[in-house]
Amino acid sequence: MDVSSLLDGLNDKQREAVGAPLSNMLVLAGAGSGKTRVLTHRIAWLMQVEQQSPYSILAVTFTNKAAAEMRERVEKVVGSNMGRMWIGTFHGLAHRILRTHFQDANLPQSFQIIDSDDQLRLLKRILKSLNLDDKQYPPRQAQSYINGKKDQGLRPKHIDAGGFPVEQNLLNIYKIYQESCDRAGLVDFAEILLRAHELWLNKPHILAHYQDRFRHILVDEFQDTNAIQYAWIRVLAGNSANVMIVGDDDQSIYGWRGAQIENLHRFLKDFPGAETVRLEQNYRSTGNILKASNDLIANNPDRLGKKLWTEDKDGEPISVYCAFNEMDEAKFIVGRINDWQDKGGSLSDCAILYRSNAQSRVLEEALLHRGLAYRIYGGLRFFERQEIKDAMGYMRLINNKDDDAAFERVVNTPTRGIGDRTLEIIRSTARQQQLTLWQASLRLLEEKVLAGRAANAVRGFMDLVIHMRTDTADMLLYRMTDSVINQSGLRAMYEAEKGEKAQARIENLNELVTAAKSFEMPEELEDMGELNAFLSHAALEAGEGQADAFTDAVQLMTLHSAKGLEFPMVFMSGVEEGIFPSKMALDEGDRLDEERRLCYVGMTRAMQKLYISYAESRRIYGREDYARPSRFINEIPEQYVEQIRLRAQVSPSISQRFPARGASTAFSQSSANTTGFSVGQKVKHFKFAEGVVTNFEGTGEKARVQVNFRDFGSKWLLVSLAKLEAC
Ligand SMILES: Nc1ncnc2c1ncn2[C@@H]1O[C@H](COP(=O)(O)OP(=O)(O)OP(=O)(O)O)[C@@H](O)[C@H]1O
Ligand SMILES: [Mg+2]
Repeated sequence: MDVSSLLDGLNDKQREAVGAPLSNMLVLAGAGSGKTRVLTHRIAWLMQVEQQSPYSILAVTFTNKAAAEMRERVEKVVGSNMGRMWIGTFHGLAHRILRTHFQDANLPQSFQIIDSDDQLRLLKRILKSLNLDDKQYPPRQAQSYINGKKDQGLRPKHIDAGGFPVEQNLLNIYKIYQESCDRAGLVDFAEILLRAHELWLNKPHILAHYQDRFRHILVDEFQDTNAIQYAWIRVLAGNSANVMIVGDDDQSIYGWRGAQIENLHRFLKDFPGAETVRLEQNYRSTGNILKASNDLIANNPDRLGKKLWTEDKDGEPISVYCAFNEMDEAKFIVGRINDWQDKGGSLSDCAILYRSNAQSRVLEEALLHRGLAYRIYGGLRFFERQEIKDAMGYMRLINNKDDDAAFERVVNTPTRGIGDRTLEIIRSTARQQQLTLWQASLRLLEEKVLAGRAANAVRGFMDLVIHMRTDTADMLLYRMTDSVINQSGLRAMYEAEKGEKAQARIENLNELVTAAKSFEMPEELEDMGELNAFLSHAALEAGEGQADAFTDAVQLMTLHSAKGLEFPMVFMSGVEEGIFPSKMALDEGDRLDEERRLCYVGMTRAMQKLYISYAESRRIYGREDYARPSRFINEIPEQYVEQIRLRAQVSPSISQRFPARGASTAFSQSSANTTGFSVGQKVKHFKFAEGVVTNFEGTGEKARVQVNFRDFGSKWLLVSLAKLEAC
């Protein structure tokens, strides 16, 4: 045992936390101060110095990726196999416990997880069956109501809807939704935690077993735990486990999903003798990036307050780029990545962050155009793609005929003549007689309520599922997958579709066979059968495994998924009012602080170089907007910023920091411009008055320019008709 090597590469404060006597502890510190490093070294310390068995350790991280990295890092330090240590996300760990104790949790052995897409489909069906108008009761509202209640640990029986009809209806939807999930053996994400918590409360002998086992509990990113996660840890820890949590109140970004910063305070009250260790040295970012981030977050009220400093040099200023539109922005970003690569940098050093997933498409196109490899982290993931979910739908039905979500998904995919009316009959029978969709179909066929063509179609579908089930019973998982893709008719359906998209779908289906082939059965889940395990794996790990560690690729992700990560070069794109902070946050005033924390998270991902960009006009969500730079840009003190290009025009509300600039700075796009106007040029229109040219396309009669009018926003105009005047 080499104790000194465990403490190597740690500063005094970090050593204090890593080498502390067994106790409860809170490590509270800003971004990049080594919290995750401390947690990892602490695990190694517990094993090597305190001689604790890996079996007695439970570590909770925020993503599966972080869990895998942590396991690897600890293995490196202690040089042994950590197989028996439990490390994972809240959902992953709770799921594992539910699998082991499915009976005690009142679940069928073959229970399956549904994602939010499946959940929404189920809810739509329920709303319809209740004859509730989906304008008055949007399915998404019901979904967030249910998930919100579950996150607070509330079952319908705990909720008093008072005399409010809307609330009563939502409560009723929750009840019916839960009943149909229970009948079909389905568990949504929030349910996983709620049930695992109830298992602790209802089965003291099971709780006692785990309390006995987990003497050491460590939780990363604690500021983003919600009420049920907190309760789960609290109960598990009991009075004797040693709990170390690490977190940063300034990085709490999941309030919208029920996370509670107060859990940090609650911890100090609930866990006796808990010491707080603060880390103040930042090892990640240059001086400019760090100071700019500190100043930005200082605009938030009610902070616990932290000082962060770095030994690092100031480094380059933060570059702020004002683009004419989203294409120009993407081109700019890709150009900088190209330069970086030319200087010998690798692509995976670069991350492009954005507020919402919809922003990625334009960036992807620009990267493709330049032939740069990229990877979307946490975007539309492999297992979330339509064709994959279709194939998995069949596999889920083979696994469990009563899986309503899967039944809904594939009953008429590929189309087999089962119309909406037939489905409605099946659904309402299921609802009235408390049956699953499969059972209801059987009954309707037996009782000849369904007849003629409709009956044949439904029978054909059920026969297909039963046939596939027997046919594939003895097959290896990947052969079964292949067989299901073929027998279900999915492959033929996409082959008939033709075109690039269909081709990509077929490639994805092929990749699913590869995924099944390389699927390794986790040891702890051996009892549950390979198919069942594979289905759960797909639902839980959706795409986090898409990372191909061997390809050098630019990393694209939302600001939320960037939490905990770091990159030498970071681009924050679309930093515009209405996008970031988001429109929703602007409408609800109290969300603004959380957006600012998100901005802090984004900026502090950068190690050497940070670019922030915004566009004057942007096509997004199917419309065109005239955008203003985000207030967050103006909150960064000038001395840390370099403006790469000044704006071509100012609207009255734009900050003083980005002053007007004349047409002489016109920016020319790369393709030939025959419109007679240049981008950036000021023009006048007889009706819309003054504006600035931001884009152009077409030639001759079809030549069009896009103009941002000061009072009317952005418009595309035919040059031949618009009678624009230069001014
Ligand atoms: N004492 C140290 N000496 C050198 N490098 C360190 C030290 N402590 C941490 N680092 C490095 O600093 C970087 C940030 O550390 P880490 O990711 O643990 O910070 P964090 O506090 O968890 O950040 P975040 O709040 O973003 O999750 C990592 O690259 C880490 O290896
Ligand atoms: Mg961390």
